Amino acid sequence: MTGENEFRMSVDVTSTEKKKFGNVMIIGLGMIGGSFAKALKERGLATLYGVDRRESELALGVSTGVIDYPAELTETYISKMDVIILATPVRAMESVLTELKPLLSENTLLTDVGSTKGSVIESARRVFGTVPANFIPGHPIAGAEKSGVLASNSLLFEKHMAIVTPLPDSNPVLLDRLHRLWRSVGADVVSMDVVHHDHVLASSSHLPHLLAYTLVDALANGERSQDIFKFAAGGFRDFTRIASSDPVMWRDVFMANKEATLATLDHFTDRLADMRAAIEQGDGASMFGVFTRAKSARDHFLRLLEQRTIGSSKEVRPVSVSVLPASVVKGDISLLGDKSLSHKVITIAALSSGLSEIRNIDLTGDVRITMQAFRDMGVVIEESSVDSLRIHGVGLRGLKAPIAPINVHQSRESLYLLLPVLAGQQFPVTVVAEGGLLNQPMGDLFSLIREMGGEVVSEVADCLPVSLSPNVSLDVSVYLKTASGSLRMAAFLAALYSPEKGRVVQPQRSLSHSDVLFRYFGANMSALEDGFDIKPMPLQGVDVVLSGDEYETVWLVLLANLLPGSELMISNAGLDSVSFAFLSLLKSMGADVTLPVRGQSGLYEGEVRAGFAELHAFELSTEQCYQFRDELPLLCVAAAYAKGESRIKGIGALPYYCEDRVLAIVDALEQMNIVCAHDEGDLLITGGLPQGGELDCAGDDKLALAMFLLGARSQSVTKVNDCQKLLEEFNELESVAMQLGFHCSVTQ
Ligand SMILES: NC(=O)C1=CN([C@@H]2O[C@H](COP(=O)(O)OP(=O)(O)OC[C@H]3O[C@@H](n4cnc5c(N)ncnc54)[C@H](O)[C@@H]3O)[C@@H](O)[C@H]2O)C=CC1
Ligand SMILES: O=C(O)C(=O)Cc1ccc(O)cc1
Repeated sequence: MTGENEFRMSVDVTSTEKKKFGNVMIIGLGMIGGSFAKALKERGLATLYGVDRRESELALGVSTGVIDYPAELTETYISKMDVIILATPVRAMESVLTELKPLLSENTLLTDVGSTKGSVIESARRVFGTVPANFIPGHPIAGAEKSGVLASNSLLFEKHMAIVTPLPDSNPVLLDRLHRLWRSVGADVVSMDVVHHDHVLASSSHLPHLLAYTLVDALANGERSQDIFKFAAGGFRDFTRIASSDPVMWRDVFMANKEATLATLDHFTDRLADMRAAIEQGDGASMFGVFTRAKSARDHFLRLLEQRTIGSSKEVRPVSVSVLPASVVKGDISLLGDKSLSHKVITIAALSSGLSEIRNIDLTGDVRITMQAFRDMGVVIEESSVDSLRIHGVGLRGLKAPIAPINVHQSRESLYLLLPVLAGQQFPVTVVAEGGLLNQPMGDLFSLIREMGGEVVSEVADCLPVSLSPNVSLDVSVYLKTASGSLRMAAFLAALYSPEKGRVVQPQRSLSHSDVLFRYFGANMSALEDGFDIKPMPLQGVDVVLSGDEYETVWLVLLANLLPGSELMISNAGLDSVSFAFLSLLKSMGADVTLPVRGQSGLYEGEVRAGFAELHAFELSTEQCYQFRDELPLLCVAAAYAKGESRIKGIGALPYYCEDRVLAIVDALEQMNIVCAHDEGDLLITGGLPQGGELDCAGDDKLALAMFLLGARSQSVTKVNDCQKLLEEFNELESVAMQLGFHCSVTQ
């Protein structure tokens, strides 16, 4: 017996104080096994025993405090273990399992950390006959190119994923323990099917290692190798870091995951051959396509990774905006393109043939989600500046199947545009979402897809995630009961995919920006009494300059109307018939506003000028109330500053979300000493001088803007809380305000 063995045998495993996970044995005390041991030990969660065929690693493990005791695969130790973790290279696991078999209790959780899962399960089957219920495989998606116990790091698994691949017979109590174990060292646990695991990892981890090893080897043994390494730049270093990984471990991975790695390698080899051909033929467009798609996919991946590692713990900080009274607004302003139009124009341009140049587009927030989805389906989108895009459209049915589900995150706008488009393609696709969007019923949208002939399958009825399968396409004829703009746009897109003729009918037809945009790209739409007929024909790429947000425009006009001394020019307004009618109503109340004339498109495009004028009280009919349902909070504020008593009819007949907004703004008015009353269902507002104070817009951007307006000429500062959404939607608010001399400040 060596001295070390004497020490080992002197350990009394029965006397150990019981920790949360009891006695945990790591077999294979290298980088991963050591990191796991260290993480548990530092947190005081277990008593750690190490086994390794290299005595030196065990001695280092004890001297550096990674484990409590060295151990052996004997009954004395094994019978006392609560958890045993295999952390050797994958092909060594079978012999370890063979040694464990006669000693293992069914109450001990046996797991592993191997990079492949199918092979480990096969080994267990060969050794035990069937996979024992207490053997539940696992795999941390965290690591490094280093190996050995000295490279262990107790924080290695923090905010990384740990995959577990339970089998149908796995013991649920032990599975629960495995989840807790990984969570206790900071990992997020996900369950996965074994075959899926091996295919996914073959592409995301095994193939990159193979490429790095092969590249370094090929260059090291080729011509000019000395100079190649001497003059290698950072890119070479980044790309080849993982070629410093442990050769035994990686030989084992490729021996163990042969089928899946060959499949992904073949796919990659084909793509590499395409690139070779593109270079040989001087086909810059193909190269450019691959590079832009890859760049955007990687940037997107990095953002997701960032969200995982820091975003998950990042709290959303409440934002307030304070408005100082008695300021003026003066100057010329050009607003950034409307956000909803930005989503739409990307969609239409992607489905057109040829190049579209889009200027003055808002590329912030959710718009990037729509853009990413099209990039994931093969559309090349170049960002030529912060507010312009060059979109190389692929035609209505030219999208490519994405390699992963399309993620619309929390963007309802992206979802309503993408779903009908996806239903018109020839490939099956899954659409996933995040946060609140997962719980929202999507019955109206799903029925539309079914009308198109698409097959819609969702686990929870009418909710995301959803899988679509191509089917026979049908002519779409939609009657829109509600006035929802996003459903209307979805219906237009669905109609475009009709084989013969699509029809969209709506109760109150009015010309919108989306109709104009469709026509601009060449859609064949014939107007009906109450809607449109749409004939299927290809759309054609064009150049577009987006006009500013209509709500922001009317808000600015009203701001100038309220503040004495104001003089404002908005140079790129684009008003549809509703916002034009709204500004005309303000004019009839005495507002100083000059409106553009109606252009060929049917929209009122061009300059809007506004200045201060004393407003008079007004009366709004039930029809007007419905027509201006989105602008009502602004109208209530106009009434608060107008001379006399204004009357608004038909509040009770509004969609609930519009009515809620009116109720919230009435609360705010009353809080600011403006007299509001109800008379047989009509809302009465008597003009006065609001006094200022602290308001809450409950995260509603339209309400927030109305509340700023209320504070603009009030007697003291008005602070509006919960403005995060507003600043997301109107991210130039501060710069626009500064430019015009309107004093508002954002505080966190
Ligand atoms: N390196 C990484 O980044 C990651 C590795 N993995 C997996 O974790 C496992 C361990 O990898 P590393 O810790 O990186 O390797 P490592 O080389 O640092 O450690 C492996 C240890 O296992 C010992 N060992 C080998 N055969 C043995 C046997 N028959 N009995 C007892 N001990 C034996 C070795 O002496 C060595 O100390 C592998 O299965 C690998 O696929 C999983 C995730 C990440
Ligand atoms: O070093 C790196 O970047 C890795 O990719 C680490 C890694 C290696 C093998 C795995 O099974 C999981 C993670």
